[in-house]
Amino acid sequence: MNELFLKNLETNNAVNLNESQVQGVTHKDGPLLLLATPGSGKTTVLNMRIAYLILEHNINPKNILNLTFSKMAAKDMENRFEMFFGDIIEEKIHFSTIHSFSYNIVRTFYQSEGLRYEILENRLENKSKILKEIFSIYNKSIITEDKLEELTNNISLIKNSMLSEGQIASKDYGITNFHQIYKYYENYKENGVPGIRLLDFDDMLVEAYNILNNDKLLLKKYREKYKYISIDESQDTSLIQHKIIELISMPLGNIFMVGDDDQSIFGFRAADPKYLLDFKKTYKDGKILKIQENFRSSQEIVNTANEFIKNNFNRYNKNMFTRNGKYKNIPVNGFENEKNQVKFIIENIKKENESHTIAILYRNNNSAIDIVNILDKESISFYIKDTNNKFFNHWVVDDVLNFFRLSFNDTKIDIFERIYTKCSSYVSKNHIESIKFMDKKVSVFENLSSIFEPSDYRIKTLDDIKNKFKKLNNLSPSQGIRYIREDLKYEKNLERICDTLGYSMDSVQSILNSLEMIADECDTIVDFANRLSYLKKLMNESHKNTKSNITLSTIHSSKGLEFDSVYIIDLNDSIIPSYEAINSNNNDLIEEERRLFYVGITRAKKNLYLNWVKEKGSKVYKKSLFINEIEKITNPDKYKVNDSKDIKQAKFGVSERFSNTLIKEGFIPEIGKEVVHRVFGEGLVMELTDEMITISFEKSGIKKLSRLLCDARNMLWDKTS
Ligand SMILES: Nc1ncnc2c1ncn2[C@@H]1O[C@H](COP(=O)(O)OP(=O)(O)OP(=O)(O)O)[C@@H](O)[C@H]1O
Repeated sequence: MNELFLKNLETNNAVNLNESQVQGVTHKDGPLLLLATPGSGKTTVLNMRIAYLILEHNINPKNILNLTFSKMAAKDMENRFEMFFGDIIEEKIHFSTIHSFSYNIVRTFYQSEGLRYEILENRLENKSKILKEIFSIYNKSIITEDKLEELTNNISLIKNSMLSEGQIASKDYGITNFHQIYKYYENYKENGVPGIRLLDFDDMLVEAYNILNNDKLLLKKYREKYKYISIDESQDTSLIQHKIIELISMPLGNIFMVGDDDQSIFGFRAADPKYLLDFKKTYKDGKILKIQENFRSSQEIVNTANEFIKNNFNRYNKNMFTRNGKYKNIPVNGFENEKNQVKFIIENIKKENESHTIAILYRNNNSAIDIVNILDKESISFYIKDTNNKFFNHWVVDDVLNFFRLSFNDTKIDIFERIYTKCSSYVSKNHIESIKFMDKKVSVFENLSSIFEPSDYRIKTLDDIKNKFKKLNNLSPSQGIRYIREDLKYEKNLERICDTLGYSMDSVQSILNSLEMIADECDTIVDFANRLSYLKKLMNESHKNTKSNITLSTIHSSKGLEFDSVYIIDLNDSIIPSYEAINSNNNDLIEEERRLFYVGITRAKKNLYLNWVKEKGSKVYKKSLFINEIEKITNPDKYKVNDSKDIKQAKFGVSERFSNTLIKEGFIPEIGKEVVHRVFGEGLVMELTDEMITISFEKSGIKKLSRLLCDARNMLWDKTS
């Protein structure tokens, strides 16, 4: 029976499944976790298996619940299924996100109980608006866009990770009065609009979970309906989503979970590979099937990526391999600056075969700006996967334009009011207020000078700034930005602002660098402002260019995609791994960053270019420690002698300051050092703090031990001693 099905598959769809793919496709009952390495055809297997249930076992498609992570992925799955089986399976197979499935549960319940609810995001007074208001009630200030995002993410994390009240209360969220804001927000949704329960996106999950737990009849209905459940991209599923799936799938346990713990990159949305690692704890008779053959990439890429990801500890052990041929080595390019990096990529792209699909991938959306600027100048069309206008709407861009505006006309008090704290003018809000009623045709600097005593030091400063603004008016746009940054002391003031408001100075500087690059070929300030508006429009519209063979995307959004050539840019420490991960002392964050890098490199079929820059603006950057790890694999000779300690330390995100505490006389534990423990045997030191040492033991896994006890009992020593 199976053979006939598979033979038909082969003839009708030209798909020749390998042995483990066949095992996946023909799995019928019971829990199965299909652990798939990148490019191993997991989506293909998932689709074929649905067809197998329908065609071979006469399962009604209505009894199969197909879940995936995002709307886009659900649509893509539907299209792929239609392409393969559209002419033999009449019924449309529906793929849905876990959110929309949860919404279905909530709607059914509320309707049957005659209760009213509204989705907060659909209301005029939406989630952002409400949170902004609550923030200003508690903090008497306006929340910045970045902070609002942080606040929203934290609320989402709480729901998705199912944190208890105690856990919420004990955590510092880095937002002033977070706990009060959170409580107020939750209360507002319940009681703010009489007779209507307001639900935000994540409440949908919490409500669905609670409803299923409390309404046994409804739960029974769902269980009877969905006898088979398949979940794609399960590494991106949060705890509450896993719990909902678990509830529906019991007691039959016909759950087909497909995922790759090594591609779990949405920790900030509460996805955690831990849930996949716990599969057998949740589903006692669950089976794990690995599909590890990569059909996508060259041998060089597969072998390198396979070794690279083994630097992570929290993972299922897998061995990705390919029968594809060798193609090309993986070049690593370091550039003096961002400009040279962009130039190199564009020149290379021009030489590529026209039928090649090409991706330029980056960690941060802002990295796309320089590329877009040059691609447009070269009249090369491109497609952008995920645009956001954060760059063009950023306050730094506004500031720079305001500096220029004031240089045209220094009588504009409304403009000066927006930048007076950013150019070391030494005037206060009160001073500004007091000149608002003065002659509007007179320079703001002169009006300000007139309110001080003749001997006041500020008169000289104001005169100085006035002259600088005059000079600014005669400079070209790119010289002007440099002048604003240095001579008008904007950058110096930014440091203080970033410090107080919690912005990252690195990202602010990179915006200024991009502005300089855009300004480079503009003759006048008007040209520069027009160029900015034009680029904004271009980027907004480029998601329509789906036919272009060049894709620009963040690494996050490139998941699931493949290209002949992949250029990953800005591979620097502080970018990937992020500054937060490097300085966090938290190995989980570094591991997530490593997974992100892994997702990026496994998108390439033939050519993979790894690029980093030595300087951004005036700041020197280090190449990403992940590039070091890659070079260690591709060029082991270079690393034999000098197995740099700092690579290992950075790898685990732990600073050097802990490495001098003694455990055993003469023995200094270090990150990455091989050690022997009297009870647990051989292992590798992963983390060190003043009190604790975390070791990954060969036989007994990862353990966090007290340094004091190890020391007092002589439990630990260097393996080589
Ligand atoms: N048995 C097979 N023989 C040849 N090619 C295959 C086979 N199975 C899958 N492929 C091809 O391999 C490529 C990768 O497949 P797919 O996109 O399904 O992988 P994936 O596991 O979802 O990858 P990723 O996790 O990296 O997104 C696709 O081009 C697919 O057509």
